[in-house]
Amino acid sequence: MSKTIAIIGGGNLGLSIAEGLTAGGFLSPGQITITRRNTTLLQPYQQQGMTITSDNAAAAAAADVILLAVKPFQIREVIREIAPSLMADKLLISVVTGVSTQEMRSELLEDKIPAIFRAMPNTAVAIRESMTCLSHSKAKEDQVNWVLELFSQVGRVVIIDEKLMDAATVLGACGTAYAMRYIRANIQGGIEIGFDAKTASLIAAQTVKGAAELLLQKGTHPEYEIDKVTTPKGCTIAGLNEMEHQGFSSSLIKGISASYVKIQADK
Ligand SMILES: NC(=O)C1=CN([C@@H]2O[C@H](COP(=O)(O)OP(=O)(O)OC[C@H]3O[C@@H](n4cnc5c(N)ncnc54)[C@H](O)[C@@H]3O)[C@@H](O)[C@H]2O)C=CC1
Ligand SMILES: O=C(O)[C@@H]1CCC=N1
Repeated sequence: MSKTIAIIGGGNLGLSIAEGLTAGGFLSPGQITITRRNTTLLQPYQQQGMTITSDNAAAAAAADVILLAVKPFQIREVIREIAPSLMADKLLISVVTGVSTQEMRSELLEDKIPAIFRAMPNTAVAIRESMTCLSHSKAKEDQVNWVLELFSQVGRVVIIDEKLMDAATVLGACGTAYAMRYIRANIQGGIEIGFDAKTASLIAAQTVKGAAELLLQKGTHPEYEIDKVTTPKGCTIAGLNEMEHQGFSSSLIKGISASYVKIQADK
């Protein structure tokens, strides 16, 4: 069934999702409304046929699906603004970090509570290669299927329990930044052993992409793939062991835990 969607908060993530949905043909530009307080920056999207407005309540009233993509400190004000426009048969999807379904529900009017989804994509949504973790509350099967279909337009999707949503934020969304640091360190090392920056960047990024694809396409365990690279007494195991002596895996695990603790502390 074809639905209209209002993206409340046309920033990095909101605009990337709008682009991904139209690029894949899942929605036509005419089915999408994007809001932002200053709509000047949304002009290119209007030229593509999307509706742009600063009126959140009107956008929410006119749409079947409302996707909240504002910063965490802005969500309560926005929910209060759109609450009268919601209906029980609409879908509310939030990509906002750290704000629970329960908190959203408490801002809504008792007789107008829609099915609520939380989604945690990452910035690779811009090239339709996101990993999106999804949870839902009181949604019907056809609504779940529609939202699954929506996020599969911009990458891979997995349904998780809402209590894992903070963990999903760390592993799936912050994870993009961790991966970038890993690649950057490879580039720095690559330059030290002789490559120019451009060549080192290409080699580092494509090597990481290939390694990830091996796991995704073959479903193997990383250590199984590592065994294939490590010749006894060879250079790979020498490098890997030195990395571990320096705390490589431990530093990543501690970093992931620190991000998680920070989300909990900010609540
Ligand atoms: N950047 C990331 O990797 C990820 C971010 N998130 C979450 O997604 C949300 C959005 O993140 P970004 O797109 O990076 O932020 P952003 O700051 O780029 O976008 C937020 C947009 O909302 C607009 N806005 C603010 N108040 C508004 C209002 N009252 N009405 C309409 N629009 C309003 C802002 O002008 C801005 O364009 C955040 O809650 C973030 O935690 C989730 C997953 C990944
Ligand atoms: O660091 C942050 O606040 C957000 C959460 C997910 C990605 N970035």
